[in-house]
This record gives sequence, structure tokens and C-alpha cells, in this order.
Amino acid sequence: MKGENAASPTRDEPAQRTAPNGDLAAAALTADEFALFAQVGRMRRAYAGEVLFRRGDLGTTMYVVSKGAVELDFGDDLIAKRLGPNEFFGELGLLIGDHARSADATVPVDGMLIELRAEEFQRLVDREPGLVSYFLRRAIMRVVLNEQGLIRRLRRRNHDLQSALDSLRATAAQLNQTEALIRTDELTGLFNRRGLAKHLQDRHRNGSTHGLGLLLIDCDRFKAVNDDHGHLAGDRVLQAVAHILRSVAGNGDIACRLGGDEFALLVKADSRDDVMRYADFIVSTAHGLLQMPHTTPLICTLSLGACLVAPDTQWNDWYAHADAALYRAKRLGGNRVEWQDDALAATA
Ligand SMILES: Nc1nc2c(ncn2[C@@H]2O[C@H](COP(=O)(O)OP(=O)(O)OP(=O)(O)O)[C@@H](O)[C@H]2O)c(=O)[nH]1
Repeated sequence: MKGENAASPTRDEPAQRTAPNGDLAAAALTADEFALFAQVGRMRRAYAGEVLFRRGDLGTTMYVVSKGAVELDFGDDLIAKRLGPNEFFGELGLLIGDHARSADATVPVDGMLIELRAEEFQRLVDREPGLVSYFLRRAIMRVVLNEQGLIRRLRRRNHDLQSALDSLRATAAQLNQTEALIRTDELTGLFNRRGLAKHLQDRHRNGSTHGLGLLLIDCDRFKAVNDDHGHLAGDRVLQAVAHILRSVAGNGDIACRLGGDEFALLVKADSRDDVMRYADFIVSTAHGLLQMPHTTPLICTLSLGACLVAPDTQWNDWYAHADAALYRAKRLGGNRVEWQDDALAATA
């Protein structure tokens, strides 16, 4: 019949053009394709545990599952596929020739496979060019879709990696910030003992303990500031002392609050005069502030102990020297600078 003829397939236009699930990129052959592939290809048994090929193997054979199943493992974190009856794989080996396989193909259960090599495929092309052209379009579409999926996955992974990197950077920045906070005295912003210890550790590691002077600075009768004007006024006095030390500390010098009303300043110095210049500046600046008329004290008088540092000794030795001088300054009534020479015994 005319109508039937119009609808009926020609040799070049197979009736069942779409794959069984309607997906152009499906891995399954249409019934017509399967029948033809079965005629031209070689049907053979597949045994559970059999390895058809490994990833990277060069191969030119295409396979169609007739019965049973085949598992494709693409490695890494790519999703493995299990192919069932009518589904085909390995077609790139056939079409490109000596194509490196992109998956391990193994047989999980006994079954039947159709194998198709280049010469058999050529016979297929000669017999059914229309059907083969449709099959090729689907095979190409499948490759393209797989590529697109892979690109999408790589983009996603790239994006995930970027986010992980960003959060790592943020964490590192937070860590640096936290480390800086741990080494800083909250009230004055100077280094605290931990900061000083780290600084000394670095100096010893770098061998840069030569040419240093140490000043210990202690507020005089500071308790009275707290008692007479309140704790906040006391805090402001401590901040003022810190401000003076920060302003006099040069590059590589370190100002530190040791605790309570006691401060330390480690400076570059080759002589007593070098150290005393710092000491005089601190004392005279404090005096200047004391002259300013104010209802609450801006500062109090300061006692200082100063010394040069022996490079091959440790912080405890440096501190003991400067502290001996500070002790003398206090004993003499405060508001002064005392110097400590190398020999500690002379001050005892
Ligand atoms: N406002 C304030 N006071 C503090 C802080 N830390 C310690 N103090 C006080 O500092 C005072 C130090 O007192 P002392 O060690 O007796 O020193 P002083 O009164 O200066 O006595 P001399 O050093 O002998 O002149 C104590 O009363 C502490 O409570 C702080 O962060 N803020």
C-alpha cells in the first residue's frame, strides 16, 4: 500500500531509528542494528571474571553484549558502568584503530558477546550504509556527551579545588592573625612575654644577638595611680608608657610588656651611650607628660635599669643584669636610670 510504503523503511532509512530508550546517545543497539551486527560479527561466549581489555590497551575490536553483562571501570573517581544486553562498547577502537582503551572491561557473569573487527564493520557498511550512518551518529553523539560530562566534572572539580584553596588561604590568614594576637599584649599592643620569647628564639637562630642593649622599665608607685584614680586611669598610664617605648623603638628593636607595670626594650646598641640615649629619651618624655596639667595622671615617673647584652649568653642573663640596675634605681627612690656593667658581682 502507498501509505505503508511511505512509512515503511528503505534500506538506507531503517524503521527503528531511535535507540530503545529514545536516547540518541544510548549505548544500546536498535533491534535492526543488533540483528545485523549479529549476522556480520562473531558471537562468542564470555566467562565470569574474564578481562576483555585493560585501560590503556590498544584495541581495534568493538563489542556488543548479547547475554549477561560487562563492567566498564574508568578508574579514578569516575563512575563505573554496567552494560547489559544490546549495549555496545569499544567502538572507538574499531573506528579510530589502535585506540587506547579508556576503561577496564570485565565480565561479571557468564554471557554472550558479539565481537566486531574492522573488516567485519566494513562489510556492514557495504550492506547497510544507512543503518551504519545512524549508528555512527549515535556513537559520535555518545562520545561528545561523555566529553561534555567530563568537562563539566573537571570544571566542578576545579571550582571545588579553588574553593578549598580559598578557604585554606582564609584559614592561614586567620592563623597568622591568631598567632599575632597570641604574641601581643592586649592593653598596650606591645609584644607580650610570648612575643618576646619568639623574637629571642629567632635572634638566636639567626645568630643576631650581637650589638644589643636591654632596658627594663618599671612604673613608680603605680599601685597608687590605680588606688587614687581608678583602674582605667592606671590602664591609660600603661598605654602611655607603651606609646613612648613604641615611638623610640627603631627597626629591629623590640618593645615588650613583661607584665603588670614592667616593660622591656631590646635595642641595637654598641656602647653604653647608645643605650643611655634611649633611656634618657624615655625618662625625659615621661617628665614632659608629667608637666601637662590634667585631672587624672597621663603617666607616672619611671625607673630604668640598662645594660649591654653579652651575645653568647641567654635572656635570663640579660634580664638579671638589667634587673640589678633597675633594683638599684628603685632603691634610690625611682625616677631615674641606673646602668649595669658586665660584672654582676659588683652590684651585689
Ligand atoms: N590598671 C592596671 N593595673 C595593673 C595592671 N596589671 C597590674 N596592675 C597593677 O599594678 C600594680 C603594681 O604594683 P606594684 O608591683 O606594687 O608596683 P608599684 O606600685 O609601682 O610599686 P613600685 O614599683 O615599688 O614603685 C598592682 O597594684 C597591680 O594590680 C593592668 O593591666 N592595669
